[in-house]
Amino acid sequence: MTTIDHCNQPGLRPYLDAKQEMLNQLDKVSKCELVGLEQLLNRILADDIHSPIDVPSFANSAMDGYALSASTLVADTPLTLIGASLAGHPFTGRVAAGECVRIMTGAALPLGADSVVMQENCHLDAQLVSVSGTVTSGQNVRFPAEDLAQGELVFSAGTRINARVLAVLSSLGLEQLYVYRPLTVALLSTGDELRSPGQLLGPGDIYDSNRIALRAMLHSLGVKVIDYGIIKDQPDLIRQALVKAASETDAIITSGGVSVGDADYIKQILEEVGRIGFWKLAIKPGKPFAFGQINDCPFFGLPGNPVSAAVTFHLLVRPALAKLAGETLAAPVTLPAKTLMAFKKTPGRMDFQRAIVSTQADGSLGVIAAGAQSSGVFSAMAQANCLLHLEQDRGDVAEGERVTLELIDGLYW
Ligand SMILES: Nc1nc2c(c(=O)[nH]1)N[C@H]1C(S)=C(S)[C@@H](COP(=O)(O)OP(=O)(O)OC[C@H]3O[C@@H](n4cnc5c(N)ncnc54)[C@H](O)[C@@H]3O)O[C@H]1N2
Ligand code: MOO
Repeated sequence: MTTIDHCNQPGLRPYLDAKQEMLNQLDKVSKCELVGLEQLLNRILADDIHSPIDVPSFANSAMDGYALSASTLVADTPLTLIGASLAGHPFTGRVAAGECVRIMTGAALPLGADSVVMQENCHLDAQLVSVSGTVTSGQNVRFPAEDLAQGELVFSAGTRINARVLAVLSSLGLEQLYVYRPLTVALLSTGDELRSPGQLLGPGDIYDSNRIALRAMLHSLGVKVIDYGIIKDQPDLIRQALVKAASETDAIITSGGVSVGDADYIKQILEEVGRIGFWKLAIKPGKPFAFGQINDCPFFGLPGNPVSAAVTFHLLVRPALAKLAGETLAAPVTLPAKTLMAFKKTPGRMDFQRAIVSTQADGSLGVIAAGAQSSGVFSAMAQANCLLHLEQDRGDVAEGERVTLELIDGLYW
């Protein structure tokens, strides 16, 4: 049985439509700059990267053992050890039939050798090496260009440089690259009730957690944040802050004041000093999210409820920032899972419920709620490792139903 949700007015904009409309209105703003390897973490590549070299650039051993020519090996005939090849110290001679060379992992394969036998399968006695088992040509050899060939496209422009990408760039010997300038984003909270952590709370006051959470998410994404702090619910102050922010930054993110309350001024001010792209989406949490522009500066008005602010940042602001920054963002990966309990869901809005997924004894994924699903309960957001994606028109979810989820562990938040 589903109940009527009076918050689900008709005419709310479906999530994917709104997201696409928003992305269509945004262009890359970032210029590129040449940056040294040490500073590349979390930056976005401005150029395609083609490998300047073969990786590896020479045939080398994947094991510690003995290098030999498999085709000339004679059963039960020991090989004469004629030298050693160590990483960084190649053997300069040639391996002939009946000979072998001691070789270490990563060392160059000597001329004449085509395979390596790991030392556990060899017996050394007075410079004679007996090999047990069969040996095939190419065994335990890492061939030139096996990883990357010279000229091959390694990363496309738009790739975010994480530690793994950085490792590959380093392995190519690249020390400076063109990347996009980091975005500068204005961040502000609105609300008379808000105090910064560390301040005393008066009656009806709460701590401003949205700005702290959003700032942390932005920093994780490599965005420069200009923190405009807490702005009181006074239209003049909000207007001033927004106009100033629009002249100083690449995008503006606010939280609070986007709904229909007597002190919710964001939408009205956005209409005065800029233009509204859309307001109110068929999503839960995050219904009153507002998107617009002030003098070409994109504006994202996040709802004040802390879960709504975090979830709309992820669903809408994150892809928008990627577009502005020149980053190619893959579509979110979703996984099927079985519910281990029932979930309440009212038709009308696409619901992103905070949940915990775990692997069950039979290897399948099982999911439970991370706690209460109210948009004010941020502790459940902090406990969650995934968001359940519950379609707009569906109702309650029964225990044992198959649902779709998006992992959020390990993301920027
Ligand atoms: N009559 C209606 N009322 C509401 C509707 C509606 O459609 N009709 N929508 C509800 C929904 S859904 C949401 S979400 C909220 C969003 O409201 P606002 O964006 O105007 O946010 P505020 O009213 O300013 O604050 C809501 C809530 O969040 C707390 N808050 C605000 N800022 C922060 C912050 N920086 N850190 C932590 N907590 C914050 C604030 O104290 C309120 O409790 O509107 C519903 N109402
Ligand atoms: O959409 Mo509000 O974010 O449900 O609480």
